[in-house]
Amino acid sequence: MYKNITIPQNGNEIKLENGNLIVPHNPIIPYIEGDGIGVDVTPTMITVVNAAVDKAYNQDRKIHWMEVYAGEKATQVYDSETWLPDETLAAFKQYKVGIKGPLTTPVGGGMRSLNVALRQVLDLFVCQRPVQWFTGVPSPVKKPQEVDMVIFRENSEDIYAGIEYKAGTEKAEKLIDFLINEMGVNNIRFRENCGIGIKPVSKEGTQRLVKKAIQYAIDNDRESVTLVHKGNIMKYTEGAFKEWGYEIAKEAFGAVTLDGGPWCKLINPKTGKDIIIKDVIADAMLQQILLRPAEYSVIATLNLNGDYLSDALAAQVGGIGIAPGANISEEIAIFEATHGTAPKYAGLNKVNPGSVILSAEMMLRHMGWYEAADLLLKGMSGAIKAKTVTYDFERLMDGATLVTCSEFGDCIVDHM
Ligand SMILES: NC(=O)C1=CN([C@@H]2O[C@H](COP(=O)(O)OP(=O)(O)OC[C@H]3O[C@@H](n4cnc5c(N)ncnc54)[C@H](OP(=O)(O)O)[C@@H]3O)[C@@H](O)[C@H]2O)C=CC1
Ligand SMILES: O=C(O)CCC(=O)C(=O)O
Ligand SMILES: [Mg+2]
Repeated sequence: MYKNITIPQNGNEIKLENGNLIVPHNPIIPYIEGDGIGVDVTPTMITVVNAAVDKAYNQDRKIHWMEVYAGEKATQVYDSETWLPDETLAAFKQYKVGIKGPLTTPVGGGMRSLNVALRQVLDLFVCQRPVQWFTGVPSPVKKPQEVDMVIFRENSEDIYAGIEYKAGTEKAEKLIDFLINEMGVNNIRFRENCGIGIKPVSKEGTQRLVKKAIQYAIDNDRESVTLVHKGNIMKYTEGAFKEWGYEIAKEAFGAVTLDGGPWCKLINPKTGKDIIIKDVIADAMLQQILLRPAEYSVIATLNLNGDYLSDALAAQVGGIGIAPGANISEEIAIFEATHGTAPKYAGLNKVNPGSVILSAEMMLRHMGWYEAADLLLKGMSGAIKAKTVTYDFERLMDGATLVTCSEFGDCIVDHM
């Protein structure tokens, strides 16, 4: 029984049977509104999704939205110390598919990031972020149509796991002492006033992520999977990610080494075509995506690289205002915008709701509701082609009409 979550009366649970989602025609979908611009983008997303579902299924299907709480709103509904209530986590576990707006990281001690905590506690180990250009979206690059990549970012490990100690604290001193005295470390340049962090990267964590990326390439007829790492410097973490990635491609998918390696290739069992598994060092990759984007398709990378890469790639196709994402485990999927809470725009009905709307499009596809997902995409493309856009696009487009966040949602519905 939930304390502050109201279960919609006429909805039913999405269930998981033998690894398959069983989606009723009246699913209950838990959602977190989100802090900052969450109040603007999330209600707009709900309006747009409801319209797409109505139009696609002529009222035969309906999502029953169930608000669950996290972030600042949770501190109002529960108490001032409760940022991520247990029952929010329980609801995502029970209902399997959910969506969230952005969350502010609480100031002060305790939880480092609510978003990261949600991913870690529910072990949502894949962060999937597709990056694709919509005709007409203003872009700083000459050929944005060549950008069509899907990032698989490892979501539970790396320096992002948050194991770090503040300079001058007893714990930082203790760890530095241990490294110097027990491990023979002699290259901590200034040991006084030195903060210190730990970067866990495991074989299991790497291989479950890379497997998902390769499986995606197989299911979606993609020509390559690129492992992005900084393994030339961080050999036993990022370098190991690369090695374990190639290893699982061979062990689980029968990939064979090409021309002495390390690249390898497998045959897509669904299409008979080759899928190349390759790797690129992370800094070079940030250049490659600008200069030769057509050469990259599916990307598998570590947590921090994936964070950087997803915002950089988003910028090439219109910015984080329109870049969607999902956090996925074997059982649960929580879809979320890639942007943050943009506090200076909060409550102004101004920002682009595209990111969370396209995250909902991913959610509809995950549920098997392809017709509604297609309508949503059609509406988004139509609104952009008609140049009825929010401030972020309007300031870069000639002859565009500036609309508010909610009006942009209405324009999407008009173009479905
Ligand atoms: N998954 C999550 O919930 C995430 C949460 N965060 C959190 O968000 C807070 C703020 O982070 P910050 O670094 O400022 O990053 P934000 O993504 O919140 O904002 C940075 C800039 O991106 C642009 N932007 C963001 N969202 C939109 C949108 N929907 N439409 C149009 N433009 C947009 C704006 O640019 P401009 O000013 O040019 O208009 C904005 O100033 C922090 O507490 C951070 O921890 C950050 C990232 C992800
Ligand atoms: O949780 C945060 O505050 C930032 C997360 C982030 O930037 C991301 O997931 O892309
Ligand atoms: Mg980010």
